[in-house]
Amino acid sequence: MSDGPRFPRTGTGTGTGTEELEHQKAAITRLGHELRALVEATVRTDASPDTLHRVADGVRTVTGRLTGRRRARGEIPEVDEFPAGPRFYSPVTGAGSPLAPPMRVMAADDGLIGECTLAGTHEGPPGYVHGGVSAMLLDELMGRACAAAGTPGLTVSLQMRYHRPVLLETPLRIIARVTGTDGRKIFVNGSITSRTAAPDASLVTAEGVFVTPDPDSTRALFPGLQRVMARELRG
Ligand SMILES: CCCCCCCCCCCC(=O)SCCNC(=O)CCNC(=O)[C@H](O)C(C)(C)COP(=O)(O)OP(=O)(O)OC[C@H]1O[C@@H](n2cnc3c(N)ncnc32)[C@H](O)[C@@H]1OP(=O)(O)O
Repeated sequence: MSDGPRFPRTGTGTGTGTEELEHQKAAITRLGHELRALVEATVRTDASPDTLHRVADGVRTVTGRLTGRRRARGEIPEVDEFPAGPRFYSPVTGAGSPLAPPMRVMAADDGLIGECTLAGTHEGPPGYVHGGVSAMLLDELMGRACAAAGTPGLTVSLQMRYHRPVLLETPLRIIARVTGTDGRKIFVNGSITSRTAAPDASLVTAEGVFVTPDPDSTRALFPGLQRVMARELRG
C-alpha cells in the first residue's frame, strides 16, 4: 500500500527501561485477571443485597486507589505495540482489560487465529454468547489481520452472519484472513467455530472492508502516534 502511514513499534522504547516495562506488564496482567474474576463473580452471584452493598463499598474504596494521573484520550500506553502488537487495554485481547476474554492471537499461514472461552460476562441469549460480542471478537481479529499483513486499517463495513448460537464455556477458535486489497481498501473474512464440538462448522462468519486512512487523516485521527514517534526518536 503506497500511501499508507508508517507506524512505529511502541513499548520497546526509551522513556522506560525494558525491565521496568516488563514489571508494568506483569502487574497490569495480574490486575486484569483479578478484575475479570470480579466481573464474572458479579454477573453470576446470587448474594444477598447486604453482601452486594458491602462489596460495592469495598470496590469503591479500591477504585479510589487507582487515581493519580490518567492517560489522556488517545494517548498510547508505553506497554502497547500499536497497531500490530499487543494492546494491554483492548476490550478483546487486552490482558489488563476486565472486559476482554482475553482472546489469545496467533499467526497462521494465511492470517490470524484467536482463541478464547467466554462465560457469563459475555452472555446474550441464556447460555450463549452475545451477538455483539461475536462481532467484537471478529472485528478486532480482522483489524489485527490487516495490520499483520502490513496494511493497517479501520473497519468501514462488517457484514455478520449468525449460523448457530455460540455456546458459553466452550473453547472457541476465531479466524481472520485478508483476501485482497484495492487501493486503500482491505477485504477480510472471518469465522468463529467451536474447538471441541464440530470444529469444521462455522457458527458465525463475517466479511469486512477496512480502509487505511491517508497520512493526513492518520495524523488527525491518532495524535497519540506523533508522541510515540517523538519518544522513539528521542531514544
Ligand atoms: C490506521 C489504522 C489503525 C489501525 C488500528 C486497528 C485497531 C483494530 C481495531 C478493530 C477495528 C475497529 O474497531 S476500527 C473502529 C471502527 N471504525 C471506524 O471508526 C472507522 C470510521 N470511518 C472513518 O473514519 C473513515 O471512513 C476512514 C478514515 C476509515 C476512511 O475515510 P476516507 O479516507 O475519507 O476514505 P473514503 O474516501 O471515504 O473511502 C476510501 C475507499 O473505501 C470505500 N469505502 C468507504 N466506506 C465503505 C464501506 N462502508 N463499504 C465499502 N467500501 C467503502 C470508498 O468507496 C473508497 O473506495 P475507492 O473510491 O477508493 O474505491
